[in-house]
Amino acid sequence: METNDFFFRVEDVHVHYGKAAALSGVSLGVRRSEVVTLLGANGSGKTTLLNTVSGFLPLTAGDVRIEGRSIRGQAPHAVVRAGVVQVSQYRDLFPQLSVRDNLVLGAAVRGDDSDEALEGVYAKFPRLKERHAQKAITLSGGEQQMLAIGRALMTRPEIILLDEPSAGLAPMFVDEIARIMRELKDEGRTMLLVEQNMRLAMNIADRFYILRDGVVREEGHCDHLRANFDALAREHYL
Ligand SMILES: Nc1ncnc2c1ncn2[C@@H]1O[C@H](COP(=O)(O)OP(=O)(O)OP(=O)(O)O)[C@@H](O)[C@H]1O
Repeated sequence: METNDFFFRVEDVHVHYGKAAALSGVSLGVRRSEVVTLLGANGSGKTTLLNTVSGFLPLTAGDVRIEGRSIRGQAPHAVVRAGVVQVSQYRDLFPQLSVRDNLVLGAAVRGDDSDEALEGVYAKFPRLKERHAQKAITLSGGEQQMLAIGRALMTRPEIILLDEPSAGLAPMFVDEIARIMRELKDEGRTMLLVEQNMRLAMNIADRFYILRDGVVREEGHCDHLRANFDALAREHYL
């Protein structure tokens, strides 16, 4: 595959927890305005990869680059300033702060004036606008996920890393999150999407990688995934 046009790259990344290897040489890439999904069974290393890219975990070897610039070893806030933002599985919201304050804090990481970005997020998520004064902890699971995505958008990211945005949500909210993902894709956002919900992921993403035991075992276009869904799911325990 042509790799020289990758805007975001993970290059031969190794990560250990103590002596145990969690990632053993993972390489992948995302082009500008592309949506790539990272699939894999529980424990295959997906969250470890996102947390390493975001600066929460140290890597033993390898590199991470955005537009050719290495962000290896940078602190999480510096990674966000470089344009890489993660929407975490646990959503990391400030539970006692209002919806609005959670959003404004998102923008603060990049030192931006937030009014315009805030209006953009409210336009995308009218539910958040209606609930702007409500504490984050009082939102439903789906609304918290919207807030987490909204806060990521406030950082004006170049690439958004999403860690299982549909996990644990009621079906109505899964549909809503799928709609939001599609809208972000149509806006030309660049995204790396970790999903347990393979159907959701393969219907939104352009390309996929399958991780197994800390190694990429399969990669390709999502039409290949759709055509070989059952066999790939069986082989890789998806
Ligand atoms: N803090 C930790 N300390 C030690 N080992 C860990 C730690 N976090 C993860 N691991 C191990 O690293 C491997 C990869 O875990 P990781 O959470 O990245 O997988 P995952 O693909 O995101 O799984 P899931 O789909 O269940 O979230 C697993 O074997 C896991 O047990």
